[in-house]
Amino acid sequence: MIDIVQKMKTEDKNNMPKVRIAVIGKSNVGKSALTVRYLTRRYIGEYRSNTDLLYKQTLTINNSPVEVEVVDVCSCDLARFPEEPIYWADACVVVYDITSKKTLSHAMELLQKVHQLRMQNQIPLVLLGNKADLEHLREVDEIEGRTLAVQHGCQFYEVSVAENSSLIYTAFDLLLSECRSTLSSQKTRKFSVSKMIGTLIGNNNVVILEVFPILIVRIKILLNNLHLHLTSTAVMDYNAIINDLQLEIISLKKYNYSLKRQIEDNLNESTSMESSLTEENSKLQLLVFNLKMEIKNLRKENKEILDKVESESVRSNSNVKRKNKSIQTEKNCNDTAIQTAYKTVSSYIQTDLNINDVTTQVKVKSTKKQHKSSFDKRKETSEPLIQSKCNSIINICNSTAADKKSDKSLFMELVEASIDTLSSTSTSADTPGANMKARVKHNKSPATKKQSVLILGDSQARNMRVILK
Ligand SMILES: Nc1nc2c(ncn2[C@@H]2O[C@H](COP(=O)(O)OP(=O)(O)OP(=O)(O)O)[C@@H](O)[C@H]2O)c(=O)[nH]1
Repeated sequence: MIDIVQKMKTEDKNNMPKVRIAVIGKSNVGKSALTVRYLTRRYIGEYRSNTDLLYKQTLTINNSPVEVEVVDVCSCDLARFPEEPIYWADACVVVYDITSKKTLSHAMELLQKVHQLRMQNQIPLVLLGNKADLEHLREVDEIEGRTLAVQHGCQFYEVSVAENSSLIYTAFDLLLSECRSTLSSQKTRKFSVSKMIGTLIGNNNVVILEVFPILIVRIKILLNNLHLHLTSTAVMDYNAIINDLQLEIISLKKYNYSLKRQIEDNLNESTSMESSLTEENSKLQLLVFNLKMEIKNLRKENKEILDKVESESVRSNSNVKRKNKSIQTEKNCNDTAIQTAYKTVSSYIQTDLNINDVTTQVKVKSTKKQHKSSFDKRKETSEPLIQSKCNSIINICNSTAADKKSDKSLFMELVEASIDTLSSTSTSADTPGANMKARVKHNKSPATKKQSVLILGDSQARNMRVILK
C-alpha cells in the first residue's frame, strides 16, 4: 500500500501542479503494461508484481509542465478494495480486457465503488477496454464498454497496449488536462482548507500529523470535499449545469435508442431463428417418426421370417422322425418275418426228419411184412402232408422280402441249409426233402417285383399270413 502520508508530506513543495492517477482493474488486464507504455513508450510483456507501484514523471500538458504520479494498483480484489489510492487520486483509469467478460463486470463494480467513495468530490474517470488487438478472442462488444462509460459519465476508449494505440495517450492527456484545470480552480480552496486545519488544530499540527497520520488525511479529505461542495454551490452556474445535463440526457437518449435498436434486432433475429428451429424440429420429428415406423416394420418382418423358419424346421424334424420310425418298423417287421419263416422252415424240416425216421423204421419193419400194410397206410397220409408243407415254404420263399435281395438271399440260405440237412438224412431220390430242394432252387431267381413282404404266423407256421406291401 502506498504511504499516502509520506506523499502528503512531500507534496506541494514546488509550485508545479501535480496530478495523481490511480490505475485500477482486475488482475491481468494490462494495468502495468499500460502505465509503463504511457510513461516510457515501451512495452513490457510480463510484469509481475504483488505490490502497488508508484511512477513519477514530469510531463508537458497544454504547454505547461505537470508533475504526474501514477499508481499501478496491484490486484483490485473487491473484498480488499484499494480505498486509500482512490482517496489519494485526482483521477482514475479503470481498465478491463475485451477478451474477458468478467473483467468488464469487475470494472463496473469498481466504478460504482469509486463513485461511492468520492460521492462528494467526483474525480475524472476514464474507462479503457484493453487488448483490442485480440479481436478474434473478443468477449466484450465495444457498445457494452461504451454504455458502461456513459452510465458513469466517463470517457471510453478501446486500446491495445501491445500495439501502442494512440488512444492510450489521448485518454491520459485528456484526463491530465481535466485534472489540471480542476486543480488550478481548487488551488485557492486548498489554501483555505490548510488554513482551516491550522485554525482547527493550532500550531502543533505537524506533531499531530506525525502521530495520527491516517486520521488527519481523512479529515483533510473530508474538509476538502466539504469545502468544494460549499464553494461549488456558491459559484454554481445553474444554466451551465442544466445545459450539461441536457447534453447528457441527449447522449443518453441516443444510446438508449441505439440499445433499443440493438435489442429489437436481436429479438428479430432470435424470433426468426426460433421459427427456423421450430421448422427444423418438426422435420426432425417427422424423420424420427418415419424411422420408428421403419424399425417397427422391419421387426415385424423379422418375426415373420423367424416364425417361418421355426415352423419349417419343426415340419422337417417331424418328417425325419416319421421316416425314421417307418424305416425302423419296416426293419422290425422284416426281422420278425425272417425269424418266423426260419422257425417255420425248421419245424417243417423237423417234421420231415421225423417222418423219414418213421419211414425208415417202418421200412425195416416192413421186411417183417407183418406191419407192411400199416406202413403203407401211414406213408400215404404223411407224403401229401410233407408235399403241402414244401409248397408252403416255396411260396414263402417266393414272397418273402421280394424287393430286398439281402433279406431274401439270407432267407434262402437258411432254407437251403435246412433242406440239405433233411436230404442228407433221406435215402430215396424222390423223398420230399430232395423234391423240395429242387423246387426251392428252381424258384431262387432274383426278385423282379419291388415288394416288401411281411410274414406273420405262429411257431408252427400255422395260421401263417404273408402281407405284401
Ligand atoms: N495481446 C495483448 N496482451 C496484452 C496487452 N496488454 C497487456 N497484455 C498482456 O497481458 C498480461 C498482463 O499484463 P499486466 O500488465 O501484467 O497486467 P496487470 O493488470 O498489471 O496484472 P496484475 O499485476 O496481476 O494486476 C501480460 O502478459 C501482457 O503481456 C495488449 O494490449 N494486448
